[in-house]
Amino acid sequence: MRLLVSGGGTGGHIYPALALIERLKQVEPDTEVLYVGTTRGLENKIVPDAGIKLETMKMQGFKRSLSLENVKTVYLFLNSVHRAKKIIRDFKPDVVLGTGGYVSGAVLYAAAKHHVPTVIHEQNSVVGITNKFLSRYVDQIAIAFEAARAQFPAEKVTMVGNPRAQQVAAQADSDFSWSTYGLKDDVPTLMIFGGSQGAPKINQTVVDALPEFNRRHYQVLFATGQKRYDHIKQELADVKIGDNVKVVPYIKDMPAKMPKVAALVSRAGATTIAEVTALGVPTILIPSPYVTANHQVKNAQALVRKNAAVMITEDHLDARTLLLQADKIMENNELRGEMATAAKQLGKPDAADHLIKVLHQAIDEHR
Ligand SMILES: CC(=O)N[C@H]1[C@@H](OP(=O)(O)OP(=O)(O)OC[C@H]2O[C@@H](n3ccc(=O)[nH]c3=O)[C@H](O)[C@@H]2O)O[C@H](CO)[C@@H](O)[C@@H]1O
Repeated sequence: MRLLVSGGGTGGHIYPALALIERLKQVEPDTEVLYVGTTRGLENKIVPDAGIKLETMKMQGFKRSLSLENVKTVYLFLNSVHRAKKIIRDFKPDVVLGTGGYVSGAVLYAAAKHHVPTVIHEQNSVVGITNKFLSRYVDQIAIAFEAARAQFPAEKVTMVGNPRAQQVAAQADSDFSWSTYGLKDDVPTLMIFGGSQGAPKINQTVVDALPEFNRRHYQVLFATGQKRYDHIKQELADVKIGDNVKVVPYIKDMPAKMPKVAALVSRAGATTIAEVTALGVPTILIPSPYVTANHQVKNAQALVRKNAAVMITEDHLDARTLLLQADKIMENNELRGEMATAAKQLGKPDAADHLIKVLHQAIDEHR
């Protein structure tokens, strides 16, 4: 298959695309892939690191208030559509897949106008602006939360889950050792990160809680987010960090590490949720209040309702609350087991295979 993929800005849109590509190459080894992202998003690092060819475009989002910047946004969009058309003519994809972010808006729109088969993947329970816009033009729409179905034209929608779930499930028996981080393999590990880019409020709370985490019988791996690391290092300059705690900017190769985690503290981004439910990892979810239609709260509620996670809203987040919930889960094997089982029941570990079927369906419809 010749697959053109576009999705960008944040890890939540990129990792599902990469997981799909990895699986497609396994089942159809002669697959050719080209990825189109933005000049500034996380994809600039993650996509080439995965050995995938990347073309970039300059894009930006709309501002809520009337502003000249919006004129520039429209200009950049039209310019990107023009460039996307050229990329499509040169690469000649069998199908184009969009996984969200502004850049996929331009690329999928161009593909649809070019009569190339198109599929979008929506990771969230509340549909993003780009996918909402594209839903009129594309052939097929793959979703990961049932709640998204009613927000799209019904005849185009298929439930597939999130391909990242299949990628992490495939590595569930990973032989990763915590010694890579100077931590121990026989001590339960609490992993903490605030989404793919880190979250200031979560970071500050963990900094406040560190003196206590130092004294726990469990260990903590805390990722601050690449851009926020230097700031946190400064904050921690005078704080003693115990042998059971490790602070890093970013955790690479998550599929190898996530299976070894006893519990996770994180934002309630859709891709993180796909991962923890594929593996059965108990979670403390702190939804971002800064996302469209508060969709992370809805993502989190799907797990909380089934006792697979506890939720702390950001307005209730402080070191004391975080420690209380972390201790409750980390110091109780039975509770962790119950939460793990509940989480796993929500997982979709064959999501990439489902999405591949949808890609073929879109191709077949055009024949
Ligand atoms: C602020 C914002 O707009 N967030 C959105 C963004 O989330 P964002 O990209 O932050 O979050 P997701 O939870 O969806 O994905 C994060 C991904 O990054 C990985 N990871 C994280 C930290 C780390 O150190 N290393 C690492 O590899 C996680 O394992 C996961 O695969 O896209 C998601 C769509 O999918 C949405 O649901 C989120 O609401």
